[in-house]
Amino acid sequence: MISLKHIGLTLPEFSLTDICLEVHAHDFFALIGPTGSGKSLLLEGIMGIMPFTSGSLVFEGSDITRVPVENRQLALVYQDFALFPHLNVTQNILYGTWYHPISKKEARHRFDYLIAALGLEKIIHRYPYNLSGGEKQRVALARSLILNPKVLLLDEPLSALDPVFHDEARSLLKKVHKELKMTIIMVSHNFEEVLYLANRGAIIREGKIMQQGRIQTLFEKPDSRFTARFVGMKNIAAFERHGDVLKIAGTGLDIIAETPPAPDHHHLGIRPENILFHPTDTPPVCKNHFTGKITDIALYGVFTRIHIDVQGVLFEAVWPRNLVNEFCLEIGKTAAFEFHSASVHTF
Ligand SMILES: Nc1ncnc2c1ncn2[C@@H]1O[C@H](COP(=O)(O)OP(=O)(O)OP(=O)(O)O)[C@@H](O)[C@H]1O
Repeated sequence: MISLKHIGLTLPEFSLTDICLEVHAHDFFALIGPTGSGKSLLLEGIMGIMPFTSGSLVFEGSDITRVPVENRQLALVYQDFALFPHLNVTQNILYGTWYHPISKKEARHRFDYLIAALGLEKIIHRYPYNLSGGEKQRVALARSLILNPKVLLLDEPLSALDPVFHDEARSLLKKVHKELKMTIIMVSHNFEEVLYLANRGAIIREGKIMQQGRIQTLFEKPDSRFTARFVGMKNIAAFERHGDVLKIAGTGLDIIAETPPAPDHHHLGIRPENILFHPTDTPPVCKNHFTGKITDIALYGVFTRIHIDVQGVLFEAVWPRNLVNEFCLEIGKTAAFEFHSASVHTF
């Protein structure tokens, strides 16, 4: 539906370089990457606010690289929702219709639909200064959706909301995506949100696309050390092949992977949540099982992040806090763990 072909955007101190992206119809596409990597700039380029300096943007088969913002059938919702403070909710939502060729009747029809769908009936006369974050977000969505855009561009749409509104607003986005059959491109820093909402996505670093595809693939099968680290894969190490066994380089530790690594793969990684605790008095279930000394325990709410040293190699696991208490795991004590060969990812 949207193809970015070798897109470049050059600014005095930053560039987007050779961006090639495919967004399909009805995708919920996530753009993720470190701060300052160019995600918002890319969104503004797609919207037409920041002109691309090279490459082409193709939308439903037509080249729209030079088409003005108002003719693109796209809508952009900013992180701070950017509502007009001097207009009430109704006026904010209808604003765009005053400048577009939409009949009053059609505008009213869409307005009534959106007010009901987004639950805004009770606040249509209020002004932005006395709306909650969640309400502002719904108004901003209605204001964008009233123009019937084919694609909705969202720049961190949930980051300004507190945890209570966050979950509600997340469900609302899922509903809008499903019921209005929208194509959505969303910039987000929140992996939980991305995994919940998006089906496909891309990881961007210093203005370049590092990897794109299905969200599950990005998180479970990253294809570079950067992507692996960025999506939270841990236990990353270089390996040497010894037949079917992967030996962690410079150590005596042997790892069994389910599928043989491709010839150009030289690193392995295991997500910390896939490192499983096993009590020393029971036989291990997995082919990969090790015993080591706990060197660090950090508490994260109901979870703990544990470092275990096995012959000089540090493994990182995420285990429930109650498990740590039950088995009296402490720094300096010995712990045994295992992981399935299917959890060993190589790249
Ligand atoms: N209008 C502009 N003029 C000049 N430089 C800009 C402009 N907009 C963005 N930049 C620069 O481009 C780079 C990428 O910015 P961008 O806002 O796209 O990053 P981001 O990945 O969205 O970051 P964050 O996750 O922090 O929001 C930054 O160095 C920023 O300062």
